[in-house]
Amino acid sequence: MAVQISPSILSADFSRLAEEARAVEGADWLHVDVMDNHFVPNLTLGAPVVEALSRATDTPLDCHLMIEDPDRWAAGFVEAGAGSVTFHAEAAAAPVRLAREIRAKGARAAMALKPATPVEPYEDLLPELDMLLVMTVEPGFGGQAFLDITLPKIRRTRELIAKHGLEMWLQVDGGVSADTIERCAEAGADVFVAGSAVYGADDPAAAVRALRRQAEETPAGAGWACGH
Ligand SMILES: O=C(CO)[C@H](O)[C@H](O)COP(=O)(O)O
Ligand SMILES: [Co+2]
Repeated sequence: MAVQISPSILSADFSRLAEEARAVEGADWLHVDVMDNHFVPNLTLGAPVVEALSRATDTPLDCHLMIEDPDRWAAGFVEAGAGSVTFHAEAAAAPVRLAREIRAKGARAAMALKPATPVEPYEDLLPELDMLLVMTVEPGFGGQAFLDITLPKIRRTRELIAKHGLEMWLQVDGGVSADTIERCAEAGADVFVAGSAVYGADDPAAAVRALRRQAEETPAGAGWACGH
């Protein structure tokens, strides 16, 4: 499992979006939170801003769609330049068809689970996905406290990925910081979204490097490989 860091632009200064996108040089992805004030009680940005971001940075865009009816909107985010598009399991009407459409359009397809949504009902669907996102806060806002209750689900997801011999990535998003990243890495996550921990730092690029080092130095899968 290679560690990847995906800083969330949600915690950046929106009046300087292009500059902020370039301030995390060295990050693997730039995480873009799309919220529609229906699926979550917050409203952020849409495909035109994703298109502008894709022109502002060479870092690939990791679009996290917290919207209703992703079946209708996801393809537009691939066309806007997203390298990865994540839809929520709770919102998708036809997740298999949607994942196939995202892949056919040339992006990585990912599915997200809110903290109370179990992974088990989706076991047979995992081969259709390039990444599963386990939310470690309730989606909707940056800067929330990490929910430890999500750790067992991260472990179970990693076990399912191993059981099926899949190459898919396991992302965590919400409250990931120097205080919590080791718990996530131990549980089996390999892609780490961090908003306030990166953009709240004096040097965002240095914060990305520090988080990466911490995750890489955590014994990979220490919390799941031995069956705990
Ligand atoms: O999807 C999200 C919120 O719904 C954000 O990606 C997440 O909250 C990142 O911010 P922070 O690291 O500050 O929690
Ligand atoms: Co997000």
